[in-house]
Amino acid sequence: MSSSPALRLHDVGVAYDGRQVLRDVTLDLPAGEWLGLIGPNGSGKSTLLRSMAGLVRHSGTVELQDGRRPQATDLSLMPQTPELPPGMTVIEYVLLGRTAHLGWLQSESRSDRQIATSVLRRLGMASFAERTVLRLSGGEAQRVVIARALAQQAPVLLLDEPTSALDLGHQVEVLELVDELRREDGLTVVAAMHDLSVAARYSHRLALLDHGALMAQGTPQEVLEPGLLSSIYGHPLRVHTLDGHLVVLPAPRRGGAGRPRPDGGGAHAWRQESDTHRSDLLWTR
Ligand SMILES: Nc1ncnc2c1ncn2[C@@H]1O[C@H](COP(=O)(O)OP(=O)(O)OP(=O)(O)O)[C@@H](O)[C@H]1O
Repeated sequence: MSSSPALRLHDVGVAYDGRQVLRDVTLDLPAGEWLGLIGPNGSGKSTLLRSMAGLVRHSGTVELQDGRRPQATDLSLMPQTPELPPGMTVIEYVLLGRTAHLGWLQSESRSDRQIATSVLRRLGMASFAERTVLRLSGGEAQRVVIARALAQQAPVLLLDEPTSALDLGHQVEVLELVDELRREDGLTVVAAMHDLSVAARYSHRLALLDHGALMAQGTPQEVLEPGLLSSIYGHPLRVHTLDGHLVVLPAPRRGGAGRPRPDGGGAHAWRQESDTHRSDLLWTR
């Protein structure tokens, strides 16, 4: 893994209708790494991704490692709420990801079609190729949108809540595929994610936004600090370690977690489990 930045942001700010929604974001994205963007609703994650992709007017600078401003072949963005054109088939939609590689009035080549088909296959969507995009379930549509972003084969992949509509199995499948591409092809990934435990699992580094400001950046261990998270999300949160992975959970509700367990373990067993979290005992007494 290279430590040189694939993308460098300096003092990036965005205002919509005179309202500042992103301010002074300075970040380096090391090439080949996965950066997780986290933060509450409206904290500026999508706006930051859109600034990186050059889709929104911003102050400050967004540069590639050679100092160039990113072009469509450098970055691909999977938006949170993409427009699916009525009447378009899945394969036609995925082929839109190849547009950045085509010259003026040039149509897709055989190799473009092969790339689109192979991405669909890897996402388990090959049999959907001729289906109309508007006749897909929410989760199927989300995988097709990811397929389009992957078909672009840009070295930096920006994902805006890529798995919000997916069941657990497909969530893991998609994230594992993206991570595999990152490892094998050296992709740099930036993904806005609401599930902090999943973000911690895949990200080398996390950037935590609140009200448009970067509140913390660093490794998941550094950023997922219960006090900081609880104050930003406005709810007491706990950070546990399970099988070597960080897991962020809401603190147990008063009287909820101390109920006897159906397996007969009861309050005594629960208290033993919670030994390392003294405050759990106080909350549920
Ligand atoms: N096109 C727009 N015009 C005006 N305000 C906007 C626009 N897009 C976003 N905003 C505002 O900018 C702020 C940041 O929004 P953004 O979508 O970046 O947040 P987010 O962290 O991605 O939120 P979520 O987790 O809910 O998707 C919000 O207050 C939002 O209302």
